[in-house]
Amino acid sequence: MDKFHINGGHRLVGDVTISGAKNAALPILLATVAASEPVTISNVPQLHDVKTTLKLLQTLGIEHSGITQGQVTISPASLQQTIAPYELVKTMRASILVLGPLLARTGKAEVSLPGGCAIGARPVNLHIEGLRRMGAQITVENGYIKAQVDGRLQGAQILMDTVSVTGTENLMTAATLADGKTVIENAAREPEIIDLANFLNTLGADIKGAGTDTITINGVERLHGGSYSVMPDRIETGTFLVAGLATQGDVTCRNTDPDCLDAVLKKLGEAGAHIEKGEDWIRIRADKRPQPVNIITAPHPAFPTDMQAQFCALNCIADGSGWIRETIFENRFMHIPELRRMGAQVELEGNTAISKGVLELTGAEVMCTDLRASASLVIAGLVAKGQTVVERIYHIDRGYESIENKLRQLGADIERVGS
Ligand SMILES: CC(=O)N[C@H]1[C@@H](OP(=O)(O)OP(=O)(O)OC[C@H]2O[C@@H](n3ccc(=O)[nH]c3=O)[C@H](O)[C@@H]2O)O[C@H](CO)[C@@H](O)[C@@H]1O
Ligand SMILES: C=C(OP(=O)(O)O)C(=O)O
Repeated sequence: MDKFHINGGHRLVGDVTISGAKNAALPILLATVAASEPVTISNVPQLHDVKTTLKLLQTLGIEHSGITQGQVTISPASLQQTIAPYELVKTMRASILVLGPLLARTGKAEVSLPGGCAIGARPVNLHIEGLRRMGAQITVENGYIKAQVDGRLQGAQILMDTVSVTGTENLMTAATLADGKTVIENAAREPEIIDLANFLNTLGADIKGAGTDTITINGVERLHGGSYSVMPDRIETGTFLVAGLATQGDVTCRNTDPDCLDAVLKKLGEAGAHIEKGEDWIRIRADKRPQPVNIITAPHPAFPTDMQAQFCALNCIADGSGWIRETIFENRFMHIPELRRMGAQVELEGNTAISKGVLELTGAEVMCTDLRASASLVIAGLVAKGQTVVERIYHIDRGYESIENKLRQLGADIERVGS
């Protein structure tokens, strides 16, 4: 298993190019299942989760060109199978996003239940309930969601009990091929939902209101082919900005979208960063220890849970005490014991991490437990005194494209070591 060896203490300085967003690329690639003609997607990040997604499409009989320079052509006409097996789904929760498009296009889908993961139980009841509202008959048997519909799905009024990102995406995609109008209320408003809606509209769907809490979809007969470029990764951007501030550096993120990062930029400003931004770039500069911040995670446009761990690392070296409350996932603080191994003074009280910043973290062997926890350990390693060995970095490879190369270009001393 690969590890990172990080020798801390180097300021990050320079430009970094942000990749396409994992959380937009995965729904878009899986939504191609609903189309009937070839679709070309660009700005696709080279991530382990993207490889898993392409493998899942292949399992369904859908051919693709392979990724060249971030571009892949998918040929959904060759769809043959309607089963998404456990072997693939268990490695990537986003696989559940195949359920809606597969059912809408073929009238049948068997998708392994994704199960929980390190950050929480993560049920998919809202995906199932929404599809039932659209006329699907669904049973859960032997670990599989077995769904079918006689004829086509029917447009429906769907009120989501909880705001769910992939829940909204699954139902929105399914509704593009339903008979009549679907209205999703209490929809998630994440930018990746807008990106998916824009993609589907490029293929002939009729979706309005994405990015608000009410999305209206008028079903169409079929989705044709087309080309689309995935939006930039706002969480990768936020991660590099936090790393820039933590190392008291001067980092410019290029090919990004500053408009998607309001809550994160607000907190970086409170932490003492100097921030400048243009149409597709953000520059962060810092020349002193960060100030502590208080954060409550919540659905967009509030502070994203996917940036919580990185800000925990920042608070651990801040000039004072701060707290971070996690309200989305019940177990998303697995990085705290690892940060403590590096000398952080941070306690958990229920769903709140309370930290007293220390002047210096010290290098240690630490272990990744999930994607963003891994990012926080890398940030801590970049500022710690001595060497940090970050183990189980397959978690980070799920969602960050060549993070060690990008960090090295900014002046970090980080090496991937195989074992
Ligand atoms: C691939 C992708 O886009 N992943 C993102 C997506 O995950 P994901 O879409 O899985 O997260 P959700 O928005 O669905 O989860 C939000 C909350 O709703 C609950 N819930 C969800 C669905 C359901 O049927 N029932 C239910 O109770 C979850 O347990 C959680 O407490 O949004 C999360 C919240 O912003 C992010 O952290 C993930 O990075
Ligand atoms: C939790 C995340 O991803 P996923 O939903 O794919 O597990 C994430 O991107 O931080």
